[in-house]
Amino acid sequence: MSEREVADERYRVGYALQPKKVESFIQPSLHEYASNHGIDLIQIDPNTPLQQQAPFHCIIHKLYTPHWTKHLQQFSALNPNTPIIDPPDLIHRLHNRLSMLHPLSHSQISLQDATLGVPNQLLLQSSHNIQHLPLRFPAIAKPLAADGGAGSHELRLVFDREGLTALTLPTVLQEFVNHGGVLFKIYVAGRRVRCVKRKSLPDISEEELRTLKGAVPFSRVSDSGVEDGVDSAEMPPQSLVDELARALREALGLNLFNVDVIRDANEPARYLVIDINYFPGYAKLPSYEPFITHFLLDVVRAHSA
Ligand SMILES: O=P(O)(O)O[C@@H]1[C@@H](OP(=O)(O)O)[C@H](OP(=O)(O)O)[C@H](O)[C@H](OP(=O)(O)O)[C@H]1OP(=O)(O)O
Ligand SMILES: Nc1ncnc2c1ncn2[C@@H]1O[C@H](COP(=O)(O)OP(=O)(O)O)[C@@H](O)[C@H]1O
Ligand SMILES: [Mg+2]
Ligand SMILES: [Mg+2]
Repeated sequence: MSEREVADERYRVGYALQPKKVESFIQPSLHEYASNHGIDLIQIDPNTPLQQQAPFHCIIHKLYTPHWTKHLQQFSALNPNTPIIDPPDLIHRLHNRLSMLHPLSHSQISLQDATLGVPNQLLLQSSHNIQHLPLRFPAIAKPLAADGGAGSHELRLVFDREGLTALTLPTVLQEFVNHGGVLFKIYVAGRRVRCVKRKSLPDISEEELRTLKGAVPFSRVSDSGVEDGVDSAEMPPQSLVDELARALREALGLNLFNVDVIRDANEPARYLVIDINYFPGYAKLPSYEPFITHFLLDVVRAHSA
């Protein structure tokens, strides 16, 4: 049977992304799969009013300039029924490492025997007395801004109080939790959810802690490929993955994001959310073409029903 399934109705989905993201996300395989299922992916020129590029059945985007936001607002005013995936003001909450975890810092999801929370963290400011921080070392210093801008992925492992002096303040300081070097990335696209394993920072032993001093920079650990320990790591329960995705989708009001989750090596039923990313690198998911296409079909069909 032919793979091609030409749908009766065609939908125009506009995308506004940076050139690098167009290259990684709008791959020919996605274009083709979407097209075969009735979705025409149309590249938007963010510098031209959207109305001139219409019609669209849906718009997806990852651009943050005020200029782009204004174009979106103008278009929405004229086309209130066209879904914008997602509203810029809601995406904005993920650009701050404190507000991104806010929905989870104030609640703890329990499912079967597992719990889901966030590591102990604070916003370290120059007014803090570093002798009396309510936080244990080792810790990770993370830039408050998580907007993809310069430096937003420049993190530091901090082993002791002296290490704090190397940091540019304010910064988010989060307790490092040993988690067996394995990270779970939960990709969400509307009601569609996929969880994959990635390499993460290795555990830090008590012995290492006695010798490691100060602060060391690191970045993009999960980009550096899959390792042996990762392959054999048990996945989190599917019910936990689904419930986390559902709860976050509802709390954040967003459709396109992923969540970085670790499992406490000393308490294996304790899962911790450490990061949430807007419109992440879906193309790294095997078979991301149907994943994204069926999400887009969910959206356009819900709005044209
Ligand atoms: O480029 P990729 O595929 O590594 O995707 C990045 C994401 O990687 P992931 O899918 O979680 O492995 C990445 O996730 P992490 O922060 O590395 O967990 C970010 O979402 C990044 O966006 P930004 O630089 O924060 O705006 C994403 O970068 P952009 O492609 O959106 O610029
Ligand atoms: N609290 C933590 N405990 C242990 N490892 C962590 C913690 N926070 C982050 N990491 C490690 O650092 C990596 C980057 O941190 P993350 O918060 O995801 O920032 P980024 O937005 O740059 O991906 C994570 O993928 C994980 O490997
Ligand atoms: Mg991350
Ligand atoms: Mg991130």
